[in-house]
Amino acid sequence: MSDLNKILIIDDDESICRMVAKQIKSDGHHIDCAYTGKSGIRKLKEGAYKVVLLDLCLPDGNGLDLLPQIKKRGDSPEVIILTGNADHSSAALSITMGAWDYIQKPFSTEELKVIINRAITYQNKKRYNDVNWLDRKHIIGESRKIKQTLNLVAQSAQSDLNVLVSGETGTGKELIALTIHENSARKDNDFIVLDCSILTESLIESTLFGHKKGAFTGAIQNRIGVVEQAHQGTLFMDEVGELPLSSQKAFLRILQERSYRPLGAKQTKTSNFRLITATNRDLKKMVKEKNFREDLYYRLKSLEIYIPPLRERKDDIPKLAVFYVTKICARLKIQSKKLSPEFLEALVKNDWPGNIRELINTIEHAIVIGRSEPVLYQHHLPENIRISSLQKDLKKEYPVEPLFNGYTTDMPSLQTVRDTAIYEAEKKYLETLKNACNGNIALMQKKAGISRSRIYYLLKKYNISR
Ligand SMILES: Nc1ncnc2c1ncn2[C@@H]1O[C@H](COP(=O)(O)OP(=O)(O)OP(=O)(O)O)[C@@H](O)[C@H]1O
Repeated sequence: MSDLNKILIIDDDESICRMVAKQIKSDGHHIDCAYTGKSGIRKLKEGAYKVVLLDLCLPDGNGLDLLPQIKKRGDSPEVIILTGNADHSSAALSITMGAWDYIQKPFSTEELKVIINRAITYQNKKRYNDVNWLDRKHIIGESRKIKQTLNLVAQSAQSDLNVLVSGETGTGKELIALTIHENSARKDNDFIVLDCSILTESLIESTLFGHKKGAFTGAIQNRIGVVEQAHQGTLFMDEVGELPLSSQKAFLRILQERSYRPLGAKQTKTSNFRLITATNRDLKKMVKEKNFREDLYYRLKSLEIYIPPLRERKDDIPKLAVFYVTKICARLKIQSKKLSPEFLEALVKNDWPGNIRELINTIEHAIVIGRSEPVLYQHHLPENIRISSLQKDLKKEYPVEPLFNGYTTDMPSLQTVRDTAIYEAEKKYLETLKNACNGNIALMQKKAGISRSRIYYLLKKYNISR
């Protein structure tokens, strides 16, 4: 997530903000500044911060009054009070109110850095532990990458910020969104899903905001929009990159004002919903190409959760496979099956461009093919998976072997080396091919691109049994 170590400075003294930002930026932190209490609170609503540096003397009030508001936020950032001599006792009081520490102006860079870094370390530790309370529902996986994702899910669930979930198709974006909702304070209310990719431009506003009977041709009855349905709950907008530019402005307005007007209605309504969006498109690029509004993009990604593709967390594949074999067998009301090591190995070798959804479909296919057998083997897998596994084996097992190892003084003829290499390569190829095709001659013939009689000849030559 881009805003991992975000720090907010709320201080009306712009020169202090600039100076502090410059000093602590070098530690790799991301700094935002607000010059009034009001704009500070606004910034906190838009993004997640780990640390807030809060001046007590603000143009629109006493910083101390903001402290409870800041601390009761879901992400509960650590607050470091910046104080002049005059309000020294208030600063001390702030500690009893939950501030992390206070620092008296003028302060040294080193002193400030130490305090900030300690607060960030504490926040990171706290957030890492956060994941232990998370009800993961059916999110399977123990890889380092999925754990990082779950940390962010835990943080998101504790806040009410807009979350943008990104990742390739089938990586689990909707599952992650649902998990955030089910772990959040809104869990007893609705989780409403809207797939933006299936909405026609003319339907978008009425789907979002609803309409009154007669608002347009075809509006034969009143309709409640998803924004209203999600009141007190969560609105999950999938494929948000498909939202047409023309509707983005109206949507941005509701995010800013929380009020909307159903088509054909006279009165505006308000809705208190939490927004989670998902996309497999590169929204940043779309913003650059002017196909997505920049202001909406930043609104959506107060928190961003990127789900890595399955090929980058292959450790999770065996656990996912076992989970889904059990689940699918239960659904089909058949006895669960064991998985042979070659079956699992072939699954792990594949790159899964369709990610977990493709893995589940493949497992279902294998269960159907091997319905009457207690163990699933490689030959129960679809042909493309077996071939990809075979190709990986071939790549791995071939030309890497240095043929001349050991031949230093007594060099053989080039012809001997060639013949030996061809013999060994052909033999290994045939053995691997036979295993991958489970001895099916027609399949072997197709893959190898040679005649049936040639396959038989080579099996015999290398003494390979079918
Ligand atoms: N970590 C996981 N553990 C178990 N099942 C998972 C996991 N991640 C995803 N799945 C399952 O994979 C399937 C696809 O997940 P999901 O629909 O959430 O993906 P998506 O990223 O939203 O896909 P798309 O981009 O196509 O909308 C679902 O059946 C989901 O339950």
